Amino acid sequence: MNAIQFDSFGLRSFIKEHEYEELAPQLKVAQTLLKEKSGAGAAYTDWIDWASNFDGKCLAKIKQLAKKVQQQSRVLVVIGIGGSYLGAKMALDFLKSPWYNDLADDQETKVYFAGNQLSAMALNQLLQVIGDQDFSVNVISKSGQTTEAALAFRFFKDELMKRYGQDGAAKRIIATTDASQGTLRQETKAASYDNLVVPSGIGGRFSVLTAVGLLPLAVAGVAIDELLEGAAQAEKTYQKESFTDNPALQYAASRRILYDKGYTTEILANWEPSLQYFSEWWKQLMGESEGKNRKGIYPSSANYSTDLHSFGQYIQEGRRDLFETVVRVDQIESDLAIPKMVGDGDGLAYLEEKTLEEVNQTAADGVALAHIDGGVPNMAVYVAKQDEKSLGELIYFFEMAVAISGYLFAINPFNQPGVEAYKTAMFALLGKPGYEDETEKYRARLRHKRE
Ligand SMILES: O=P(O)(O)OC[C@H]1O[C@H](O)[C@H](O)[C@@H](O)[C@@H]1O
Repeated sequence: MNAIQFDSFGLRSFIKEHEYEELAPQLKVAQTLLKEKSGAGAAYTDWIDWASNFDGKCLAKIKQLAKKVQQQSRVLVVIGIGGSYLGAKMALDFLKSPWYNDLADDQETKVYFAGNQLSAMALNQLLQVIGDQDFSVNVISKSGQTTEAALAFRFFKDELMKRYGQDGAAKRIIATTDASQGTLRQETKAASYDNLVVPSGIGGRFSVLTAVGLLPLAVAGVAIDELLEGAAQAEKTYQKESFTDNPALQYAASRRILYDKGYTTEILANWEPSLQYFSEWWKQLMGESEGKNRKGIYPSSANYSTDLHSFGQYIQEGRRDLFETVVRVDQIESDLAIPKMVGDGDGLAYLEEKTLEEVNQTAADGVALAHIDGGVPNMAVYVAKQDEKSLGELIYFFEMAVAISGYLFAINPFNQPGVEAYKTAMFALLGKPGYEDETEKYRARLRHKRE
């Protein structure tokens, strides 16, 4: 049984049946390119059958290292950015809680994330939060040379060395990186760090179900076997050729038809704060995969009902180039009966027979209808519950959909050439060796910036 259901009820007034039929031949081509590994970027499609073929030795090593961290430290600092950060963060929030670290008892190891920006203040504050608690570090970088991660690693390595000496520090570091390339792999070999491999055939944003996401999650006590099992089962559903039996195809096709009608921004919405980072993970997945050659749907997100009191006005009545995909959870872990009171001083007596979750679900239904009436096409992805199997399936659903979507756009969904532009400018301005020719040009452009 599938843990997720795709509901396109809110598209009825925006897409006609024949439009799906007209897109069918292109969908077939996209599926074939993926299946036969003959499309652009095919070298990065190992995620397609990854979970069902997961290497038992690698799984055992992840569990063994997780145990070592749990025994050694009260805190694990996970250093990484983009695909080397967002998957573990979203899964931790989704499966445990955004308050996981506050709720952790003495037996549990807290998990903090670093190296996902360049803020000195944030780094200082994290060091303050860690205080004198014992900590280990999992530095994650596929390329092994991303500036944000490498710099944060330097700070935490320095702190580890001060506390535990050079050898003691090395015993508290786990490096997750490419098997042979990059400076992090070289350092790992030289210093004999414990290490795990980021598979070369899986890009960062598709890597949550590799050692990249699995080690931090195992340290937090997540059942990583079940996460993989959910994704392995999902392979069967979302690789199906039949449009009616494959919701990932339906979602990909709907997005594409909407885009052609001028709906160029997608809002991934949720009704649970523990799904906020799911949207952040999804934004990288969609944005880096589709946004190239001056094409692609702009990925944005909304957290309800919070944002209804913020930019909800825009969604209801602003420019009509938006569509909405709402991730909804069918069965939440803990509901609350609304407290009964004498009288009706706060005007809420009419809700006394309901639970808070019923109010939340009803609000979600109401908002969907209001947005449809306001001209915002609406899709929903219902998740059975926030458990490992469901999340494994949800991850695979979106990965498959964006891969299909990329081929519908006739772009390579698995590269990200545009990300280099900011790096070139930053490295030139910082005076990195090798960028000498560019340094003066960039500095000259900034000279009059504040005049
Ligand atoms: O894992 P890393 O090599 O450090 O890369 C981290 C991230 O940064 C890059 O700039 C890419 O655009 C992302 O796709 C990647 O996930």
